[in-house]
Amino acid sequence: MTTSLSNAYKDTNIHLNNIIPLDFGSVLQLPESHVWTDDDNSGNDRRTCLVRQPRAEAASPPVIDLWAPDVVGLVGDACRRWGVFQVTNHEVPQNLVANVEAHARRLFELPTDRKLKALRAPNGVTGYGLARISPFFPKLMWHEGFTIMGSAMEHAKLLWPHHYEEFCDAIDKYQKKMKSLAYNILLVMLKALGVDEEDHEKLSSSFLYQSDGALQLNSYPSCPNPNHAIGLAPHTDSLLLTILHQNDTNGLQIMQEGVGWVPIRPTPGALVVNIGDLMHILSNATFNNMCHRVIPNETSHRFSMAYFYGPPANSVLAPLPKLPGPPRFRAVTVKEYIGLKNKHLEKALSLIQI
Ligand SMILES: O=C(O)CCC(=O)C(=O)O
Ligand SMILES: [Fe+2]
Repeated sequence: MTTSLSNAYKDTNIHLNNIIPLDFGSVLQLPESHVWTDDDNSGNDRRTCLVRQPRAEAASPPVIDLWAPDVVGLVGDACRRWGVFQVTNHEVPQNLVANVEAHARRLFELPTDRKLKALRAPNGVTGYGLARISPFFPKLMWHEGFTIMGSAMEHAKLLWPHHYEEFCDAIDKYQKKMKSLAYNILLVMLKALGVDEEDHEKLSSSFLYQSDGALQLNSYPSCPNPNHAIGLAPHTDSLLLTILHQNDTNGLQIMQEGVGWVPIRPTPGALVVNIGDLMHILSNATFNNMCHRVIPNETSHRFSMAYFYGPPANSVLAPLPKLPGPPRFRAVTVKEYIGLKNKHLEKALSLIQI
C-alpha cells in the first residue's frame, strides 16, 4: 500500500516566526528582520546571496517544444547541463493558467487578518505561510506562500467562507493538468536515462508511476529595497521534478557552477521544469538538481505557481541500476529523505552519499 506524499512532511515543527509572513501593506521600508547582508548567507558556500548581477554573457537554459521529434535528446541534454528548461506545447490551456494566477492574486490581496485565518500549522503542510526553508536562514524572506495538497477546500473556506468553490474548482483542474504533464515529462526523462519499453513494463506498477503533487502559490510583493532583500533563498527542490508558471515579473535565477546566477526570464505560454533531489538520486547524479533563488522587484509584484511532483512517502528510491558507474547514493524512502532535508537542507544529499 502506498502512503501519500503529505506523510513525508508531517514530523517537523516550525516556529511561528518562520511561518507568519510580513504584513507587506503596512511597511514603507525594509524592516531589519528582512535586510540581508552577505554574512547572512555564510553557511551556503557557493550561493552568495547578494551577488545581484547575473553575468551578461551567460547562456540560458533551452525552451523545448514537447512535440519535437528529438524531445528525449533535448530534455536529456537540458537535465544534464542545466537541470532546468522551459516547455512549450505542453497542452495546459493558457486560460486555465491565467485563471489560477488570477485566483492566486486575489488570495494574496486579501487583508492580512483574513490570510492568517488559513495559516499553516507549526507541524502542518498546507495553508498560508513563509517557505518551509525559512528556519535555515537568519533573515526573513520577502515572500508569502500558500501550499495545497489534494483539495484546497479546508483552507479556502477560511479565506472566502461563502465564495470558495470557484477557487477550489480552478485549483482542482490545474492540479489534474499538472499531474498528467508531470507524468509525461517523467516518462521522457526516464527514456533519456535509458529506461526502455521493456523496463517500462517492469516498472509499470512501480512507485514512480504513482507519483502525485503539491501545489505552491508564491507571492513576492514589490519591495522598497530589493538590493537587500531575498524573495526565496537559494535551495534545491526536494522531489522528482517541479513545473513552474511565473507571471511577467522577473526574479527567478539559477546558480550555474563556474558562471554565477543566471535569470530564467518569463516566456509567454511556456512553463519552467526543473530537476529535484529525488531525480538527481535516481539519475545517479547525472541530472542536475539545480539551486535557485528569487530576487524581489522594486516596482512589480511577482506571482508564481510551483507544482512539486514525487512518489508516495513509503517508496524506496535509489540510482537506476542500468546507469553506468557505481551508485553514488544509498537507497532511501521518500519519507526518510524529506526528513533529512527538513533537518539539514542542502546537506541532506551528502548524508546518503556512498
Ligand atoms: O517563485 C519562483 O519562481 C520559485 C519558486 C520556488 O522555487 C519554489 O516554490 O520552490
Ligand atoms: Fe524551488
